[in-house]
Amino acid sequence: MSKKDLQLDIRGDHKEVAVIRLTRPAKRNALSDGLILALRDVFENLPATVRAAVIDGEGEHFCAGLDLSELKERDAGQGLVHSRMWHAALERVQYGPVPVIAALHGAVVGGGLELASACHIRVADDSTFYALPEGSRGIFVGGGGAVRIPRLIGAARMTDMMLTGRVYNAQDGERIGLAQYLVPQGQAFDKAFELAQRVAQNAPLTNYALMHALPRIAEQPADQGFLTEALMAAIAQSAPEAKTRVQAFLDGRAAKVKKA
Ligand SMILES: COc1cc(/C=C/C(=O)SCCNC(=O)CCNC(=O)[C@H](O)C(C)(C)COP(=O)(O)OP(=O)(O)OC[C@H]2O[C@@H](n3cnc4c(N)ncnc43)[C@H](O)[C@@H]2OP(=O)(O)O)ccc1O
Repeated sequence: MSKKDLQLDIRGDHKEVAVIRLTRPAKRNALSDGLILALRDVFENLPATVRAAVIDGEGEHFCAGLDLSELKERDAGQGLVHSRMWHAALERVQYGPVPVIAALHGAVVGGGLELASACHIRVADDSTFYALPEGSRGIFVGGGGAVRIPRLIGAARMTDMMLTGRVYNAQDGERIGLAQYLVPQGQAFDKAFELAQRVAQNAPLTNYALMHALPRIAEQPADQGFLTEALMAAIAQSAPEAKTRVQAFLDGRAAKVKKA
């Protein structure tokens, strides 16, 4: 991978937002092995000041999925290793140090949708389209998409996408839960950055609990889920930062919740 295939930029007054950009526009940000490893490394080495991240893609498309030119030579053993490498990288995104907001535009396809689905919030612009062309390429998802995507849109919709090659446009993608925010073309990054700055102001422990406990609670039987929730609630509310923040509200020094 050329160093230029992934860029990291630390922004904000307190260097609190990491902007991570796929910069392989000539190949529609297709995920080469080098790019996947660089993604993993960047999430493992974020500066301590960073409290939230935005990931986007340079050029006309967010990401065209796996770099198909690298797939040709792989046997089954290498395929298994590759898939586990991709799992490790996307686990660093989902269970890394900070919440990650995907700014989507153009193609969000195959592995690109797997990457987006590992992020915590997805912002799409009007040009966005989503597809899983693995079926027609004779392959399968390999980055955890078989686990994460049905949890976003349901197994029936994912099955249809993979079997028929169905493409969802930006509006339908938002409707079925692939994105939480839909903005006019060209505005996804700005919206994602604004959200990242807001997320960065939360107590880090709250963000951490949300990222790490919530997906697990969703998978647990109710009695275990209630217990995990109670433990997280106990840890969070006993932290000094929670006491300071709650007192600020009680003293009238913190913002009220405003009607949308
Ligand atoms: C099996 O184990 C796995 C699997 C996986 C994950 C699998 C997947 O991601 S499958 C999906 C793969 N992606 C696709 O099938 C999409 C292919 N691309 C397109 O359909 C289009 O390029 C587009 C994204 C809609 C953009 O169209 P356009 O703007 O017209 O650009 P093009 O002219 O088509 O492309 C320009 C340039 O980029 C090259 N390119 C595009 N996509 C890819 C790609 N996915 N891989 C490699 N190269 C790509 C294209 O060939 C052109 O190159 P030139 O040299 O001709 O300029 C995960 C983990 C596992 O273990």
